[in-house]
Amino acid sequence: MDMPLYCSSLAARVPHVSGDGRVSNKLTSNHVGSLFFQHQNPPKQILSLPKFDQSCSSSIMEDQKSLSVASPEPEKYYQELDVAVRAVQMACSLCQRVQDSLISKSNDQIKSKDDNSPVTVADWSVQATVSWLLSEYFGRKNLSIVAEEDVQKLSRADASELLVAVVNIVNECLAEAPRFGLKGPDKDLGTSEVLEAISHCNSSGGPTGRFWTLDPVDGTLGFVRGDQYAIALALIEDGEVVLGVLGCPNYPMRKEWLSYHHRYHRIITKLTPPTSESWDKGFVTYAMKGSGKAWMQPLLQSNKKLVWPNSARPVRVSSIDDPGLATFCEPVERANSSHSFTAGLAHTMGLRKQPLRVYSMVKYAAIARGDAEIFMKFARAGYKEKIWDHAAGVVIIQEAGGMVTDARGNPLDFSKGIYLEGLDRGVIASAGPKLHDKIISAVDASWDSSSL
Ligand SMILES: Nc1ncnc2c1ncn2[C@@H]1O[C@H](COP(=O)(O)O)[C@@H](OP(=O)(O)O)[C@H]1O
Ligand SMILES: [Mg+2]
Repeated sequence: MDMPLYCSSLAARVPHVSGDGRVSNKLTSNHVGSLFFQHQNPPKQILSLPKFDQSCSSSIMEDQKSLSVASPEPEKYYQELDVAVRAVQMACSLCQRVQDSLISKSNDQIKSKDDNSPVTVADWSVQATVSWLLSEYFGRKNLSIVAEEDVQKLSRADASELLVAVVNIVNECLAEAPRFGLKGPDKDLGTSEVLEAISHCNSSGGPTGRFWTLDPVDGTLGFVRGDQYAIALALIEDGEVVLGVLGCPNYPMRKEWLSYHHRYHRIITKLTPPTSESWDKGFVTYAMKGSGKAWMQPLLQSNKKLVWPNSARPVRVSSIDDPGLATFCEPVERANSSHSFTAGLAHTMGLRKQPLRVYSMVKYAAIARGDAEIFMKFARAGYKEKIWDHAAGVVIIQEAGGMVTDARGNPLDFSKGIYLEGLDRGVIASAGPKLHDKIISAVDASWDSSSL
């Protein structure tokens, strides 16, 4: 049976980051070596290498054998992947708590962005938490993060209550870091540290070097409506997505439930409580470029400790290539993608099933794990897609055996800053080349007569 790429305990090997951003090691008996990490700006940093758990060693070696065929340096991102998966697990836990309280309470934790889309305390809390963790593990000085939320609104005088809520939630979440195999702060973070962690995510990406991209709560509308949303974290190096991690806390236990509003799942879950090992709902899916594999692990149950690989199993795209049997998914909001255009494409291609309308990058996860075969997004003319809305999903689908391109068949370009510059017409993901070609031909045939 396949096993995930590696297993390790990170809690004992956290690097200490001093005020000026330099990283030094706090060695413990669990350390067996050192690893050089090259960041955007040399000098090289030295971090400690995990001591691998003996029980995992044979599967690691097997995986490394298969990896070495596909990728020249598969081990290069192990530590980044390990920290990223654990951080996204923590973020899922944070979001679940906030969403539960949002649903049971009122709207007082919801603020409006200038564009009127709701943004919640969860966005800032996740961004602060993930940013803080990445800084601790990889050093603040060389850490570059492109993320959705900016700190200005949260720093304003009229947002003081919101800021208090964010600081409390971040500290509650980080206090649980050891449960996820990570090291939290020695004492609670203060307001300025939380604001600093959020504002550190101010990179604008680009073609060279290494940066992370984070969508702390993708599908904010789904989140505030108690429905699907995702936490998306990816690592981009020299313009290529090399790691993707996607947390999907509300992903249902049965794929057909994806099309129902999540409140039905909540009722069903209450009637059939999850067992500790069940894949009741929610998971974190992840992939490393060139590995030829994508994985998913269940969300950590409350009061459990994350023991790697946390029941992870591989995911693979669907083998369906007959459009008559395929399911396509698209955004719920018609403002985000033209439902009438995709209905025309579906007709042309012979897609017979009803579209699966789901908020957020959960759609990418659905393709990667074979619950749907096609994802299409055709935004209105002039809308520029952002890298954090796609990066993690793209690498996960590709490593699970699927394809993601623009609607002309070109790869998405993550090297041009925060936007997917040059994206032609729309975004298409599919389970394989046969379906993919059919979509592109259908788009070609109907584009000129469309209003897009
Ligand atoms: N007018 C528009 N057209 C296309 N996409 C849009 C849009 N306005 C917002 N979006 C993006 O669509 C994402 C939601 O995706 P979906 O529609 O698939 O649920 C939003 O992510 P956030 O919710 O993180 O802001 C946002 O980035
Ligand atoms: Mg988003």
